Amino acid sequence: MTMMMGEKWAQLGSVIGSIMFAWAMFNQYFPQQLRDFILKYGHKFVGFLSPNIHITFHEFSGEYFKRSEAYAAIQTYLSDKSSMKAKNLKAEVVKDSSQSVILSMAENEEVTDEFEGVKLLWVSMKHTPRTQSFSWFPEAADGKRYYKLTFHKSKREFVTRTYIHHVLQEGKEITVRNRQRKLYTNNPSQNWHGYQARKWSHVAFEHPSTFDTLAMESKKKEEIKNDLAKFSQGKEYYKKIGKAWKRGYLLYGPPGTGKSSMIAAMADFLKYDIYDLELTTVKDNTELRKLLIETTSKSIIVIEDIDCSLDLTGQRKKKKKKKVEEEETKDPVSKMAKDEEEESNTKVTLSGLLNFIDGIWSANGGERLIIFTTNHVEKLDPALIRRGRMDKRIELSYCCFQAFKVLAMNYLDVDSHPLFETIGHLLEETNMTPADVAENLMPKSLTEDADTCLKNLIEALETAKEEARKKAEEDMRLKVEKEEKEKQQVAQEDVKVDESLAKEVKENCVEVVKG
Ligand SMILES: Nc1ncnc2c1ncn2[C@@H]1O[C@H](COP(=O)(O)OP(=O)(O)OP(=O)(O)O)[C@@H](O)[C@H]1O
Ligand SMILES: [Mg+2]
Repeated sequence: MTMMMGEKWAQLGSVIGSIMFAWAMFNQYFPQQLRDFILKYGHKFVGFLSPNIHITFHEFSGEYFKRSEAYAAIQTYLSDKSSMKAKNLKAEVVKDSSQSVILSMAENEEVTDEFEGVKLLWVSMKHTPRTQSFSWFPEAADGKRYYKLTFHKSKREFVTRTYIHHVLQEGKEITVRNRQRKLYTNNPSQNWHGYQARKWSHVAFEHPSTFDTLAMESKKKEEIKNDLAKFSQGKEYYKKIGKAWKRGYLLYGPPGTGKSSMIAAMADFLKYDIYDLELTTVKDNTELRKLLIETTSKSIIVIEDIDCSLDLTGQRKKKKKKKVEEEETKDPVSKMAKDEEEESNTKVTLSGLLNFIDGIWSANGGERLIIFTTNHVEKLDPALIRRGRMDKRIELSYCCFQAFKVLAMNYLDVDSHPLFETIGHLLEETNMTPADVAENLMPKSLTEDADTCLKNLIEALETAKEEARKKAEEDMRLKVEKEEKEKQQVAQEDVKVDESLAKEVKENCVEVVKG
């Protein structure tokens, strides 16, 4: 056995030796041109016999050496595949990604892929130029990198029609999934000019809230997730119905019920960036338009506390004021000047905002969510929240039993407990926000266990219940007092009327007697 192995090695050694010798002879005795000729046509001859087809995708192509989008997408796609299969990987540390190290195939590394039963071979290659040429592009200067795809010629149609499309699509999706999401906030307009001025500043968005950690009824949660998924996949649908690819949400509910947490969860679910639009620093509608036009697609535009940041009654107030002024100012010239002054002072108006929501900027890409939040839905102008403008209204309310269970799981790792029943009853009788429930559930020291935390919550709920009862009693007492006062007032007025009536009748009688 060992003999046979030894013989095989010896044979292999001699074959390699012969090949190397032949190669050396070929390089030494054939002139350069002849060598190139043989290599070129030899290649063609082999290609003629081979049943395979090759397609290459170069990294830099076209005018100005733009980095090819296809190359980038293929690179991402193959990185995803090759980090499992290939043995030679290249690591790049990327600052702008949540995965701090990105692995890709090293040069001359091969990866096989299978799609719908068809086998394909990818090789990453590098063509090093013989003469040292100068290039503005450092990546291009050290050689041109490209990917070579090899497949059987019977699959030509499948590859060109389906497979390549699949690779590019998948590659782009992986890029979106992996990219670091950003939280943008608008800069006040006095900072828009000058060196490196920007309308939006951004930081990395790393909010820990996700749909898993969000406490609400599971049915409602699923409904929202489905709605979002349908929206994000609805490119063709929105095109078909001729609407801008955007969707408006209104989140309303008392403070601490999870409106901001829900927005973070939505961004996490869709992998979108967030634009937090602070309307109070936006001077007028023109600025608002400039800001909105600069937002990129795949983003959520958030306007928090819409009732506070926008003077929703502004227009009406202004009209009233104008009327009074018209009566006062008889001089038309000074009136015009006043009007103009008022116009330039106009803040962002509701109608300006509504125009943008209705899709003025739909030209650049779409795929945007617009989310408004408010604590007082009843204060909002009906024009803002009519259907079609706000596609979906989501009420976030006090903590229910299902929501509590999510919090108990998140904060204490318990999914059932004898105290749950008591808590369930108390939650039905008392209004407590998820934020308060969470606060009470959180262990206050290292020694506190789930039992103690749940008891703390029960105590807090009972206190809240008692306070609510007292408040209701007090409200009732005040109401009764007020009604009593009103009754007394009415009675006093009645007496006055009676007296004056009696006086009138008396006077009339006197006149009649005189007459
Ligand atoms: N539904 C919820 N699920 C999980 N955690 C929640 C929920 N609601 C509130 N919380 C907790 O309470 C904190 C405050 O919640 P959040 O900021 O989302 O409330 P909000 O509704 O936006 O309040 P506000 O109206 O004051 O802006 C969060 O950091 C989170 O920890
Ligand atoms: Mg909030």
